[in-house]
Amino acid sequence: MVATARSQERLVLLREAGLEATSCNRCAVESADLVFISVKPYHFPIVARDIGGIVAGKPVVSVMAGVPVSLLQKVLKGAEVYRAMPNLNIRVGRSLTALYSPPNARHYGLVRRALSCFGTVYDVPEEFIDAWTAVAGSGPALVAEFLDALVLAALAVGLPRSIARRVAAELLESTARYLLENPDVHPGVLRDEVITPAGTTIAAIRTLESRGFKSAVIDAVRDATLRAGEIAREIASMLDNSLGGSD
Ligand SMILES: NC(=O)C1=CN([C@@H]2O[C@H](COP(=O)(O)OP(=O)(O)OC[C@H]3O[C@@H](n4cnc5c(N)ncnc54)[C@H](O)[C@@H]3O)[C@@H](O)[C@H]2O)C=CC1
Ligand SMILES: O=C(O)[C@@H]1CCC=N1
Repeated sequence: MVATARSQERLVLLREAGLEATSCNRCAVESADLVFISVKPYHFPIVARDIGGIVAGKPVVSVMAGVPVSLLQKVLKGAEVYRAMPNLNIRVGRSLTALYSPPNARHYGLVRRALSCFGTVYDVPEEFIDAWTAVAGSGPALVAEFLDALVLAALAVGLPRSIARRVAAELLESTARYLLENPDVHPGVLRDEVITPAGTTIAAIRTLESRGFKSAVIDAVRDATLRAGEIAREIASMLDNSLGGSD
């Protein structure tokens, strides 16, 4: 496996992780059977200039948020272009990865096997990738925000710092595990099971409702999805400028 990066610092890190590393995208792609593009979207025009002409016939998987296959195909001439959207839980082997494959994908098995090394792969149409990006790609950050809020809340009501963080993380994990093991139980049913009339839980739920908690989450995910569309337009314009709108 050959990884590329621009900075010396990153190249050193990649080598320390046991990978062959080079700053030459072209060299890495020339000898590759499978190519992953995992730069930030606004770095893609530079990568496209490096490899756009030498990827014909190769499977190329982009994990870049927002950038659609139509745009990728335009500049990665003749490549079999896939889009994948993993998430940071890849670090514990539990990425939730969306995979869009082109029609009649010849390298589908290879691509799916590679992505399966990092977690669960879901085949989805491309029209769902931006929404997936907002929910599952950005999701670890949203969950981390909630967890952080819960830790602060625990400290505010006097739980010791030494256990607040662990309790918050285990709470999220155990609640999620119950719902995963019991797919017929709607989260609203679980919530109602916890609530004692005139008890503590309803006091908390009432505050969340009055502050628009659910509405904020829904709007946040919608905004992330819309942002993916904006990124697509920004990258299209960058490619038009840097490659002269080549077809
Ligand atoms: N961070 C996340 O949780 C997720 C990120 N993504 C997508 O993955 C992509 C990368 O994101 P991160 O890993 O967070 O960014 P990052 O900045 O950590 O990694 C990007 C890497 O690209 C390298 N790079 C930049 N320009 C290059 C060039 N011209 N040639 C070769 N290498 C170059 C950099 O050295 C760096 O190692 C983005 O497009 C993002 O949308 C997708 C899912 C989750
Ligand atoms: O924030 C981003 O744009 C990327 C895509 C999903 C997670 N990180």
